[in-house]
Amino acid sequence: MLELRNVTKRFGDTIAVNNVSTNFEPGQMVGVIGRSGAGKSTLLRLINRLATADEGKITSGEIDVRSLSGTQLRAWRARCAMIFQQFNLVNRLDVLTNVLIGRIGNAGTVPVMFKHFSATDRANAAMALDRLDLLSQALQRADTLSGGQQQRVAIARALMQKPTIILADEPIASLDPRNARLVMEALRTINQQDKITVITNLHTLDAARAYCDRIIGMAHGHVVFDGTPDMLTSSMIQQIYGDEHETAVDESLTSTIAATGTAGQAGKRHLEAAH
Ligand SMILES: Nc1ncnc2c1ncn2[C@@H]1O[C@H](COP(=O)(O)OP(=O)(O)OP(=O)(O)O)[C@@H](O)[C@H]1O
Repeated sequence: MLELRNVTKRFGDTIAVNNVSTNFEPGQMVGVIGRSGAGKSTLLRLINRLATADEGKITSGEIDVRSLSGTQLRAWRARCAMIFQQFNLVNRLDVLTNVLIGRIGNAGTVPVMFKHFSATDRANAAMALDRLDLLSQALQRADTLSGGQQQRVAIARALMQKPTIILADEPIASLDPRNARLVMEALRTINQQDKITVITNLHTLDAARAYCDRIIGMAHGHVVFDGTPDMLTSSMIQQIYGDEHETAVDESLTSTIAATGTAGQAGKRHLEAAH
């Protein structure tokens, strides 16, 4: 179990994450919601140590995340694969090589630089792409793919790290509704089939409601809501998204994912069949 105890992170006078305590049980799919600047990205970055907490404790079993360095820190980052809004693929490399880059944490940088991958790694990368319905694009340059396809390549790359946790920082913020659905369904299917904990920041309430078992609402660095989607009442939504000038939050403004369509279901079925 991943545990955060009284975790605080400051940037100058800004308290990005303010005295947050929470636990993440293995295998949960958790959506983190809140206004821009609420502290969602910082929370994820503290977990995989792209940022270091100023105060508090982050632990996973015996691992004290704040005190990790060197090889142990690299191993922890491999365990907590990160997915970003802008995909972070190497555009000029083909899709398969981009997925194999996920092995850096385990294989080291040199074999990856010279594209010296084992047959097992190549087979695993091809299988990961097949699960994400992208095998036929394996030899294309990454920048020839659509945004949604690139994000699914990023998920395949994350799977190569054999993570126990996937941290997704606004994974669908740059995508149209159809691609957003495919990406969220891919994350959900991997969460359910592989029992990988998924913690994902989401701008949209409907995505959090549709795909997550648990929703954490942040405001001004604090956790102001932590519960199941059905516990998210309109007064809670107001507390998470509202500010002192607003009387009511228009929930439709926090929505980009339209009603589930056939394309999304097809993507999910493919993932399930390929597993
Ligand atoms: N590297 C940094 N340097 C200075 N301030 C930062 C840094 N990272 C975050 N902040 C500040 O910390 C606060 C929380 O930022 P964070 O990015 O975690 O919020 P967020 O909820 O993820 O917002 P968004 O949805 O816009 O990404 C903001 O006020 C932000 O300006």
